[in-house]
Amino acid sequence: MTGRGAIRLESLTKTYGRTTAVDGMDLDVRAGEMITLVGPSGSGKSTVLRLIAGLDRPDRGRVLVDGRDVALVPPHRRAVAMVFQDYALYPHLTALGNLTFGLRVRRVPRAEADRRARTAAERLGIADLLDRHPDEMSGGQRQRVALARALLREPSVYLLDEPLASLDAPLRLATRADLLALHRELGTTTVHVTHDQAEAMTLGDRVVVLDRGRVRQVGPPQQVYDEPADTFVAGFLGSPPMNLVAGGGTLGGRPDVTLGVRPEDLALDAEGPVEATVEVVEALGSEAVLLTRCPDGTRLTVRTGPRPGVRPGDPVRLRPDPDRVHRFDTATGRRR
Ligand SMILES: Nc1ncnc2c1ncn2[C@@H]1O[C@H](COP(=O)(O)OP(=O)(O)OP(=O)(O)O)[C@@H](O)[C@H]1O
Repeated sequence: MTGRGAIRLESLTKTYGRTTAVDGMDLDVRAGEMITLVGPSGSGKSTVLRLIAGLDRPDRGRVLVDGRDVALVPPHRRAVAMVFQDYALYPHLTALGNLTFGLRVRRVPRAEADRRARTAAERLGIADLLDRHPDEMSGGQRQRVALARALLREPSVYLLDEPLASLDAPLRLATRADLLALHRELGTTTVHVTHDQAEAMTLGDRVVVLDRGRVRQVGPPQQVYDEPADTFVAGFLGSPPMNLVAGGGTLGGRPDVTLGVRPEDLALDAEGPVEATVEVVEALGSEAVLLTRCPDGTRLTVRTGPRPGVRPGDPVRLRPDPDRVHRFDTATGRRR
């Protein structure tokens, strides 16, 4: 299955009225790759998917699939399956009806369509729900039907727009694992949008960080996390976000340099060089997050083990891991 579904976006631009949703975007998605788009609300993630699917037309630039410009290919002729957060199932059809509808339209004989639908349903753990209508299923079950339906299209490219967003935490985790396993098995190119930090880190070979319709950084998630290209990416990927101290301030450093240190790279250490007072302790069970304030007013977030043994009002000293202090140009925000 590999070798199909390479996507190239060239200077892709889409405006809605005065809003530039996608602003001259260049991106190469390799055949068989799973890539994740992240970025703040309104940064253009869904629009990119809609442009690839052909649901919207670009104002400028091109979408190439396997080297072919698809501008003149209508959505239903593109070998693309899109899954939305809101499922878009036919309410009057059972799960089986929803799964076989597209196959029947393509004149696959009924017995064959049923067989393929059951195989897809088994793979997603919904085989016992095939007689139910969408309003007789939970959100998670509906989402699985939508994923199974996408599976049946056997596309060259999957476009997934926050497919897990409406699931509760345990189901989200389970479905995330299912998606990864499916992708490993099928090797179909997948472009996936998420708001979820854990999904951004785990559900893709590479992550693309978008800001106002532009690509800020592309790379393997751990690499982007470890070496953010600028303060925007540094502040976006990671939760809680990286501490960024302009002008070095309490962390030392020169005025033209902004220093960054992630909460997990700041340790409580009685001998540490940074003085602070604890303002808030968030005990999260498996870890704790301390919100602290330095004498000059700088706020630093610290991630510790589950029982840090400090309370609001306590003075503490902090030690940044010297190998993990990031340096950015204060004027441009770019990594130095
Ligand atoms: N049909 C439309 N008409 C007008 N403006 C639109 C339309 N679709 C998107 N936009 C605007 O384009 C920009 C990008 O929207 P898009 O939905 O692609 O962002 P997003 O990153 O997917 O956001 P979110 O994370 O909130 O889903 C936003 O400013 C949005 O308001």
